[in-house]
Amino acid sequence: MVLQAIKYKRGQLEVLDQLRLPHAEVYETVRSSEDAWHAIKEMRTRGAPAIAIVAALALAAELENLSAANKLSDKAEEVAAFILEKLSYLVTSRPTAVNLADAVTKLSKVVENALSEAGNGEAMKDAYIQAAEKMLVDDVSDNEAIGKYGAEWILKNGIVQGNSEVSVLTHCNTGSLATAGYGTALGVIRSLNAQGKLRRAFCTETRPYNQGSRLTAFELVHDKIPATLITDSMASALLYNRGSEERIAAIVVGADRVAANGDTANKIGTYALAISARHHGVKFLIAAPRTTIDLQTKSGKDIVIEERPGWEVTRIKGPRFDGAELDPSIVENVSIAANGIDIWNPSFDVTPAELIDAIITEVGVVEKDESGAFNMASVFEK
Ligand SMILES: CSC[C@@H](O)[C@@H](O)C(=O)COP(=O)(O)O
Repeated sequence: MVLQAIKYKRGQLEVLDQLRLPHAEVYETVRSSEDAWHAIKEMRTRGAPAIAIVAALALAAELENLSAANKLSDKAEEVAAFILEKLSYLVTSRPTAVNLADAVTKLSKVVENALSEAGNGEAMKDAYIQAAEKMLVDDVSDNEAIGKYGAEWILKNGIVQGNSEVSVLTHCNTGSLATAGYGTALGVIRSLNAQGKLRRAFCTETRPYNQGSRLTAFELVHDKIPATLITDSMASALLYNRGSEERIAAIVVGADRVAANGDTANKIGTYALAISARHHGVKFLIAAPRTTIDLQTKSGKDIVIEERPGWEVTRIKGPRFDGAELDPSIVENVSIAANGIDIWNPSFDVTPAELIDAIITEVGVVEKDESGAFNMASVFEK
């Protein structure tokens, strides 16, 4: 069965509660923009592309249900104002991943353009819903293209082992759970595996929220992809070349915002991986759809980094263990730090473009030009 973070049919949206994974697979119904805002903020749903799509579809479901209950205004202008207000609210849920802001900008334009054509509230609602639903469909096909381009690039430029297979390291969760399906960096791993070219995927635990051990490991096991979990602190030891032992062909990660110069904000710990990759002569790749590229942000210095609550660092979540059996229905937050210690919990870091070898998008791979710079605008010319 295909793993789905988002289940949608017109008027009905459900998201897989990622706080309860991997111990329980529970879907939560999202009925309104307010429900979506909380699900995103509290990270029950997460991942840069997924939060944009959940926000867009939550409002679509809300509009459809208001219409079914005869509570939608019949004036196009009033429905447009309602949609624009909800979009401005939804964008405040998480600041770093630009996909959410990008979706809000695009959907606001759809609504503004529809004002001249939509004769009534119902037509305005339909214009919005069609655009939101298209985002869900496009994300999956974009990810499949990213997977194909990324796999090709790694097989050509990465460290390929004797039997023409590659091992790849990834960070955080960029798979079906972080997107509408297939995944970005994890899509590259899926594509390598489908071609019989993946020797092994390694995934980091991704402290403090553990997207790697809870979510990526869950996806890799679910899809029967050969994989090994390491703690974040083991990555450099893995990259260190010990002769005949495991060689990592490349590190491939996702992104939450790629600035115009290629500087990339991604899950905390990405920057350390990029430094280690450069030191060990291992290629370092970003895999992200064009919705993650923000030409308005000139460099990484301008990216706002979300800081999350300290308890995400001091506590770890897991099912109750009575010494014999796990009870997945009772999830506890266990303290793993000394009470009273101050905490810094930035959710993302910025990897300078200098440390990135290539950026994989759905329209192809962006590599540096002769001057050593990425021309990110080029992906919008295709
Ligand atoms: C494909 S999403 C980009 C990821 O690499 C990653 O940073 C991410 O999933 C976002 O983090 P999260 O804080 O879990 O929402």
